[in-house]
Amino acid sequence: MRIRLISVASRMPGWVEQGYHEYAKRMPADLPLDLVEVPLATRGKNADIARLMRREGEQMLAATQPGDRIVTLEVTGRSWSTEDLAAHLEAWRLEARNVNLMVGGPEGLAAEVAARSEQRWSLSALTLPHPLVRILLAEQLYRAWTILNRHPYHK
Ligand SMILES: C[S@@+](CC[C@H](N)C(=O)[O-])C[C@H]1O[C@@H](n2cnc3c(N)ncnc32)[C@H](O)[C@@H]1O
Repeated sequence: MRIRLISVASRMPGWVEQGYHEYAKRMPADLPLDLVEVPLATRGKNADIARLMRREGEQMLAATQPGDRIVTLEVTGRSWSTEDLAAHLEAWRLEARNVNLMVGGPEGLAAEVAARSEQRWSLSALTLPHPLVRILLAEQLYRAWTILNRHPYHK
C-alpha cells in the first residue's frame, strides 16, 4: 500500500521541504509516503476562483488511481487521536488500497474532491497553514506506524 499526499500548493520554502522529508523518509519501504503537488494557479485581481478551484480539483483527482481511498483534510472533519490514526492505518493496510490524503488550496478543497471523500480528517479546530499541515501529516503518519510496530519513537 502507498500513501499519497496530494496538495494544492505554491513552492514551499526549504525548511518545509526539510521538515516534511525528515519524517516522510522514515516511512518503511512497504508503506511509502509520496508527495504530489498540484500547482496553485495565480489568483489575480479578477480571477475566477471557482473555475481555478475546479481545475485544481480535477488535477488532484487525476493524480489518483481508480479504486484508491480518498481521505480529505478538512478543519470540520473528524478529529483523530494518534492511536485512532494508527487504527485507520492498520485498516487501510488490510484493505490493501492505496490512500490519497487530499489537502486543498487557500479557499479549501474543490467540491468535486470533497464529494469523493471516504473519510474527512481534521488535524485541529484551528485552520493551519500549508507548511504545517504537510509536516504534521508526515510526522503523525510516521508516529502511527511506530505505534503499530512498537517502536520506541511514539513514547
Ligand atoms: C490554508 S487551508 C484553507 C483554508 C480554507 N479557508 C478552508 O476553509 O479550508 C488549506 C488546506 O489545508 C488543510 N487544512 C488546514 N487546516 C486544517 C486542519 N485543522 N485540519 C485538516 N486540514 C486542514 C485543508 O485541506 C485546507 O483545504
